[in-house]
Amino acid sequence: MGTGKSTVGKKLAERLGWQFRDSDAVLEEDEQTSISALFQNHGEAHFRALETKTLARILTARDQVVATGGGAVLAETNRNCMLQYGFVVSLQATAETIIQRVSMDTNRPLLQGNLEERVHTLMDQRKHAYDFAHISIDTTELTEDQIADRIIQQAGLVTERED
Ligand SMILES: Nc1ncnc2c1ncn2[C@@H]1O[C@H](COP(=O)(O)OP(=O)(O)O)[C@@H](O)[C@H]1O
Ligand SMILES: O=C(O)C1=C[C@@H](OP(=O)(O)O)[C@@H](O)[C@H](O)C1
Ligand SMILES: [Mg+2]
Repeated sequence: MGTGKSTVGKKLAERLGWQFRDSDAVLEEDEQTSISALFQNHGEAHFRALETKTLARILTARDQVVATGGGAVLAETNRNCMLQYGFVVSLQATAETIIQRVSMDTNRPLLQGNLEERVHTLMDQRKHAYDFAHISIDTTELTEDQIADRIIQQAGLVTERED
């Protein structure tokens, strides 16, 4: 959460001329509700089941950038699916940076209550959850464009001509 998956993913897709899909947005569209309403009305387990179904459906397409929610990696099925169909990029940031980036957005259900405490707890619980990714980028000191550049470079991707 707050490492820039959704914003950088969109930017990266534009640079590549690929489709962009955010699994949270796809899920919200399919269910005609918001992530926070899903958590509130049906609980996290229900959201996770829908998240797995959504990822299995969208990850098979080619020439696309998919931003997942930060907790998608907790399920082995999701990790396997991501590795099978994609080049997996983990975006990281310090707790302080994440807190600063998400502080204006009160809609993230797992960050309700004491924000500082929640971010530290989740980061602690998920310390090694992203180790499976092909590459990992610390976004703390980078702009969204610099992050997209690094992904393009490290994944050996070719951008669309800009002339
Ligand atoms: N590299 C960055 N530098 C500064 N702000 C950023 C950066 N990446 C993302 N943000 C901002 O942080 C917030 C959370 O980004 P978002 O893409 O929603 O993260 P995620 O999808 O990983 O939760 C947004 O307001 C976004 O504009
Ligand atoms: O980390 C998580 O468990 C979650 C992250 C969110 O996505 P972002 O990482 O895009 O904020 C969203 O999927 C949901 O609120 C749960
Ligand atoms: Mg997101």
